[in-house]
Amino acid sequence: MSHSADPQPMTSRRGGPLTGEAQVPGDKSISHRALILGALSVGETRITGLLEGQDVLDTAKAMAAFGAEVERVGPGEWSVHGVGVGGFSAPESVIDCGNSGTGVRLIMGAMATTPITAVFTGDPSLSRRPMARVTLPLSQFGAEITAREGECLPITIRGAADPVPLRYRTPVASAQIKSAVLLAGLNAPGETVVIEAEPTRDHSERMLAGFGADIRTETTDEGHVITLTGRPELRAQPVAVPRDPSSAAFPVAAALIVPGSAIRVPGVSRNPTRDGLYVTLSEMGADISFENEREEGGEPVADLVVRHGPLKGVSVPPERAASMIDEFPILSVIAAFAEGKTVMNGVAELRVKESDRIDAMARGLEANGVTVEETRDSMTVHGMAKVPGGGMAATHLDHRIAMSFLILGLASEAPVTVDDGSPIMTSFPDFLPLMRGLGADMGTSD
Ligand SMILES: O=C(O)C1=C[C@@H](OP(=O)(O)O)[C@@H](O)[C@H](O)C1
Ligand SMILES: C=C(OP(=O)(O)O)C(=O)O
Repeated sequence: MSHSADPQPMTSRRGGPLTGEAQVPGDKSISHRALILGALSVGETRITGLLEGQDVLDTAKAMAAFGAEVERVGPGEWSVHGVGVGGFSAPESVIDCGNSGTGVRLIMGAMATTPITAVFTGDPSLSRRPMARVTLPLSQFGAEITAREGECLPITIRGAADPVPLRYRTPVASAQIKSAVLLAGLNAPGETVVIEAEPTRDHSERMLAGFGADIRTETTDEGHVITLTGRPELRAQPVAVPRDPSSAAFPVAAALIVPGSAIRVPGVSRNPTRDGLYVTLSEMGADISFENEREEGGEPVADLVVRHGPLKGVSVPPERAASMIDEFPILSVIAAFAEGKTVMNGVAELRVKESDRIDAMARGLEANGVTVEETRDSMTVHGMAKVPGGGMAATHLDHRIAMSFLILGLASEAPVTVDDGSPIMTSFPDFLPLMRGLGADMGTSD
């Protein structure tokens, strides 16, 4: 579904301490993959804890368009009857992936080695994002691809009738590229190999193994090497989606910067490939403990207990960027309240997300009295004892920019407004009620 035309301004302001429990939604990356692998397997996949944000709902709709039976059976509970590897049928209408890079790139991979044709579109944000990073390897499998100038959406893919397996080194650290290649490799004969210089989130590998694919990961001199044997029969599996560490980062950040706060965030994924923010926060001196560490649905999870306290600026090394790629906007807000400066290195990929996140955060923080320096692939935020606030931030159809500035306003001297909070629906539909439940003064502007 494409983005609504009406912007929805929202404002947040300082109030008392935040307390209580924050039940954040299911993991977005795992939710997309559960629907896609469910659609590619034989039998019924029951999913619990699915994120019902617009990005994932668009993927559910797409899987139905390719022939799977997809049904919502209760809140967060979904049933997918798959068509098996290579069993997708040609969709009758255009596949609109809305705002979701993960949705469009993974689905393009999943259909590129089946001899059917599909047309992909998205909202104005997704239509600006680079797609050559997946269309290039997918065409090497034998798919025929036509894109708008600059390899942007809309894109038409005629899937390969006789796909050849691929050995592919990802040019940038990206789980979406890796996953698109692996999903395409499912319907190619022989072994498809992906090599990445730095490990990225490994949900596809974990879930493919869980559904019965022959997949292995080795660390060699070449880097992180993932090998998948094509044409498996994927067996439907129950999937319990853990809570999203990237969504948890927002209430966690609020508790860290609002004096007197103490909150609990239960059941959050602690997958090491997603853990960079929490490593960084511990270096900053944040008071966060991890309780009841356990395994749920093939992923390590824990309950987070977070308390307000003093923070100090740090330098985040470039090799950590992939494990916290979506958390830099909210880290830059936390950094504004830390003592000294925080330097984020190796973050050029932020420039090709839903917005140019370095530019969006720098302009919005400056509008609220915070000093920021940027280069092409780094951002430095100068912390201050009191953040003035009082500014308006432009969100550019980017949910994480909107949520980050609404968190900023909870601890700044004057209220903070975002020009459009509606993109929050893509990943965290209950963000406002959840934050209000903790005591936050946050809502739509009149
Ligand atoms: O594979 C995934 O589920 C994702 C991978 C990341 O994107 P890149 O692969 O482009 O880094 C991340 O930013 C996105 O939110 C989700
Ligand atoms: C970058 C993100 O998502 P996507 O690439 O799926 O649009 C995100 O959720 O921060």
